[in-house]
Amino acid sequence: MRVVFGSDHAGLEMKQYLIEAVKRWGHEVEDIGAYDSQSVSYADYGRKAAEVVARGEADRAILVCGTGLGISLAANSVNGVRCVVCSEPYTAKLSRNHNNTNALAVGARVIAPPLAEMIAEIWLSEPFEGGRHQTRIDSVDKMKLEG
Ligand SMILES: O=C(CO)[C@H](O)[C@H](O)[C@H](O)COP(=O)(O)O
Repeated sequence: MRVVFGSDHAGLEMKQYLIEAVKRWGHEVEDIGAYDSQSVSYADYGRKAAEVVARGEADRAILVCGTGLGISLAANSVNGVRCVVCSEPYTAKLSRNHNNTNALAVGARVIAPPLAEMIAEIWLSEPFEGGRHQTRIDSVDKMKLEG
């Protein structure tokens, strides 16, 4: 899978940690920044990474900021991107099975790196179940397009 990573300054270290894990699992990785600890807005990086997914240049995005929240809001502003904020594996699994999420956000100030790694591993491996869940996703995607 091709996985694009983005973070703000608060998520920088955890992003590096997750990039190494995702590479070890055999995925192709792209990092769109931030690249240093200078204070920046999560909005720019969440949006940019989500646009990479929306253009089909990556299959998934993994995003990190302090809480995961700001960067997920930015990612969810992009049509075709469904981003979930996760602090535990159950939501990560169900977000794939039922919501077909294509972006995952975690909070570097909320959970420890090994837990974020476990969440990312489950999230990258769980399938979408389709069926009734596809119908529901389609209706949300339509709402987003209609504004
Ligand atoms: O978006 C956030 C809050 O939902 C993130 O936690 C940001 O990383 C955070 O707001 C950055 O805060 P800072 O005080 O500018 O480091």
